Amino acid sequence: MTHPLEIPFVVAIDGPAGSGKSSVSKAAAARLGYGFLDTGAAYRAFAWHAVASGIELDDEASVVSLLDGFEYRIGTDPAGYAVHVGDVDVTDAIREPSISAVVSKVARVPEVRTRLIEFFRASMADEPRPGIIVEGRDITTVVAPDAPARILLTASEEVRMSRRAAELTGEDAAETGARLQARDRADSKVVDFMTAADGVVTVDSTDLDFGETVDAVIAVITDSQPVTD
Ligand SMILES: Nc1ncnc2c1ncn2[C@@H]1O[C@H](COP(=O)(O)OP(=O)(O)O)[C@@H](O)[C@H]1O
Ligand SMILES: Nc1ccn([C@@H]2O[C@H](COP(=O)(O)OP(=O)(O)O)[C@@H](O)[C@H]2O)c(=O)n1
Repeated sequence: MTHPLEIPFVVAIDGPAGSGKSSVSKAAAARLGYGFLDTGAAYRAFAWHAVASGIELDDEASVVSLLDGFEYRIGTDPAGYAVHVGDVDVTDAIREPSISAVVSKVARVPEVRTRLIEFFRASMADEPRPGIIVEGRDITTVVAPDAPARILLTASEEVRMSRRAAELTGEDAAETGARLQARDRADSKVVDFMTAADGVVTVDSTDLDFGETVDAVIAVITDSQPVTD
């Protein structure tokens, strides 16, 4: 891997499911010429790997035993990135509702979090672009608490559920909403992504359209950058 000469400017973004983290971060990164790291994709890919291995997902020891054989790769180009586990392209498979339904079970295991956080920090350090937007649930608090720009992206539960339901055609909206609520509940037992930690700026997109939300996120990033003459 080539190493950049300068440390990239890190933007940390957290928030609940459907708040717009990945779509807004991608658009902001593309506009700023930054890289983009979707950390949820790693938890989803590890869940995919665990399901493919046929282990009992409630058995923590079995889940941990899969970590050493987990060969994970993801790009940081906001214009498009593939997700691989070994030689298998899992970019689409990890978005399936069957993976969303079980991802929290593996994400709550401390050894899994420790291993994936090491991967995220290495990806941040290796980013060749001048900055990188990293989004997830614990980026502002655990993965990159010293990042110069840290944002909590929120939206009301009703708006988040309707945005997610609109994406999943063929799915029952009420069922999609109930599953999203259940996943947020399970995830929030592990990390708090509903309240902004000290120094974290909240962007509430409930009453903003997509473009306005991207502008609001870019404004926070720009305000956090050192002033140069
Ligand atoms: N401010 C917004 N207004 C309208 N739609 C939005 C807004 N932000 C995100 N969306 C849409 O909501 C859906 C969920 O966003 P996504 O980025 O997948 O959320 P997350 O990564 O937080 O789960 C996407 O279809 C996205 O285009
Ligand atoms: N930093 C992160 C990111 C995701 N996750 C886990 O990974 C799952 C999928 O994350 P995601 O960001 O793809 O989820 P969506 O909000 O996009 O649906 C979450 O439900 C969490 O269980 C986590 O624990 N920590």
